[in-house]
Amino acid sequence: MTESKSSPLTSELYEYMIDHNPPLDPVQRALVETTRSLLPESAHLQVAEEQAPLLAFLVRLTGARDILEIGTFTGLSALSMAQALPPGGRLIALDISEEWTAHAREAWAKAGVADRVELRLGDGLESVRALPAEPHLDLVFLDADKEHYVDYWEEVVPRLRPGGLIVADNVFFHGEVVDPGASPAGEGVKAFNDHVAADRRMEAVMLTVADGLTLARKRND
Ligand SMILES: C[S@@+](CC[C@H](N)C(=O)[O-])C[C@H]1O[C@@H](n2cnc3c(N)ncnc32)[C@H](O)[C@@H]1O
Repeated sequence: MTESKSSPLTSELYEYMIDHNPPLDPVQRALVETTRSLLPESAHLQVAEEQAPLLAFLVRLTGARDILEIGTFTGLSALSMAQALPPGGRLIALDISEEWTAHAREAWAKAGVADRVELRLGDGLESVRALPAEPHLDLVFLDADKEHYVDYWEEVVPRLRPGGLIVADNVFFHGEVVDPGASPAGEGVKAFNDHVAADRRMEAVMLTVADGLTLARKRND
């Protein structure tokens, strides 16, 4: 068995990491707090706090101008990526819940990025299939229904520009990916991880960020 060199993430170490990352801005912080107070049952769906600056970093690093987000919830990940877009850049956000994304719309407006974000409500897979078929996306953040991660991947890869990036969240699915009795969502993520690892069109690395995060670049060679 390969030995891990990862330091166990104690609460103290986690706080230390948060303290040494770019802090959430006031709109982002308020969104985290509103989500926790108004939606206590569902707040766990929100991306981890450290993922907001990471996503912004990836947008700036790649210079992404055309971003697709699949799974928006109350809008923290989209907010963070939209704030990092260059002038003229845009983000299409997909979700099925009008109720949850109402909070997202409010936060985007408060942060002054509503003009660069387009929310499309409905089934995510149908919405992706309705996008132009040719390569036009620079970055895709995949964070919706886990049972369909492989289907999303298959729709998104051909629409990604060469060199484009897919960021997939929850690739550990709370540890279920190594559990023989995984839930349907856990099985969906397991199938996704195997699918990604075998896909020669992409170069992918799986990282121990929050609940597991895969970064995959479309080969241009
Ligand atoms: C983990 S949350 C997304 C968290 C979000 N990225 C954030 O920053 O807080 C997953 C989202 O996927 C959405 N979702 C679930 N099934 C969906 C579907 N079939 N089509 C589109 N969205 C879906 C849910 O409504 C939920 O808001």
